[in-house]
Amino acid sequence: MTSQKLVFVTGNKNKLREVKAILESAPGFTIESQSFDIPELQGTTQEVSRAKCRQAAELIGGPCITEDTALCFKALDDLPGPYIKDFLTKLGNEGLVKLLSGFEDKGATALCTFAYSAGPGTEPILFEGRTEGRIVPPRGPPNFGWNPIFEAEDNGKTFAEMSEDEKNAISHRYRALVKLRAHLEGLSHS
Ligand SMILES: O=P(O)(O)OP(=O)(O)OP(=O)(O)OC[C@H]1O[C@@H](n2cnc3c(O)ncnc32)[C@H](O)[C@@H]1O
Ligand SMILES: [Mg+2]
Repeated sequence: MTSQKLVFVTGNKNKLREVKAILESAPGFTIESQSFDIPELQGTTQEVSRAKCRQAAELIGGPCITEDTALCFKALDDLPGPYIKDFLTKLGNEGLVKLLSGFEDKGATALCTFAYSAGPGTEPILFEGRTEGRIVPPRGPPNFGWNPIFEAEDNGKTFAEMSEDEKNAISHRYRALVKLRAHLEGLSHS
């Protein structure tokens, strides 16, 4: 079976590693990456994702995928959401935990949105995946972003306490990629 080559436009090496591990574990796809940190507009997670993918398709002049990760705190009406990168850069994981200290509800959703564009000028299609959990004082190695403070409902571990395989079996990214893969497999058979 020939494999379909996908261009993933991202500036994040950890994301790229997880996407390759999930998608290339079964035959069908190989991932090629283009490293660009695309400017992100403000808006809903869907608006941010669509705009990022449109720009990526223009930039590389062909089909591509982009990915956007949001971390939504229930007590804060889903903020920081798509702005998590700035919050994490400025406050760190300890600061994010403190942000919720005045609230009883520590519930959070990790939301991953993949966007697929067939090429410049075509409207991106979105695929969302969610993992439910809560924000806890850091546990596990600081291996990727907010991994140490996100405890998944699925197994009570923080993402940082999980092996890569464990995380990739329940993560927001995995759940979005299952949908993206189904869509792309449908395209290649039609
Ligand atoms: O180039 P792109 O693909 O946009 O990569 P990015 O690092 O800028 O990523 P985002 O804009 O989606 O911002 C998401 C933030 O959340 C972090 N992050 C993303 N996925 C994560 C995961 O699975 N676990 C922990 N932190 C994650 C990431 O390091 C960023 O600080
Ligand atoms: Mg980004």
